[in-house]
Amino acid sequence: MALSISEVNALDDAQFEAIFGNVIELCSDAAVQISKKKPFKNLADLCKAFDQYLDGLSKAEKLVVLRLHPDLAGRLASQGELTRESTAEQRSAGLLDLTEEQKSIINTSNEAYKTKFGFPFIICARENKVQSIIEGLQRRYNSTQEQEITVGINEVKKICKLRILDIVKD
Ligand SMILES: NC(=O)N[C@H]1NC(=O)NC1=O
Repeated sequence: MALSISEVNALDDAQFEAIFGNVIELCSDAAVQISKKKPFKNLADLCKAFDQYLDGLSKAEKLVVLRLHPDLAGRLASQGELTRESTAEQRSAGLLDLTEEQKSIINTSNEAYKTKFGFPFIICARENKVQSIIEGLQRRYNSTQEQEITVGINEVKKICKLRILDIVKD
């Protein structure tokens, strides 16, 4: 799909929600709210609306958004139950093709991270590879929860932007 910004602006709310409902993982509320902001001047303006939606959330709402994300290389991935977008992203980072040793390091680090912070480790998989993901998991474990909420939401913004670029042409 490659819609122009005028085609995006011509969508009704239901169509907009159907097309943009998963640019933030499983968070169709974002598309519902952002559809009301049509028309958008250009692609950057549309991306900015999603960033502003995320920035405008309370801490509790940010936690909900972070918790909507699947683990990297986790149970849903091994059962083939990720969303279409997440499957493609995890594949591009090499996460669907791990050695048993890498899988075990990532799973153990993911569990430790979730126990400490109360939400899954989130990183834009399309901008990373297995090694940088393992390093990120181990490094970010040492942060505070406040820092990880900020970093996690920033990663959600990167994932969101790349998903929008798959839908809308500049
Ligand atoms: N946990 C996590 O980072 N998940 C996400 N990252 C990404 O690029 N796609 C996802 O589903």
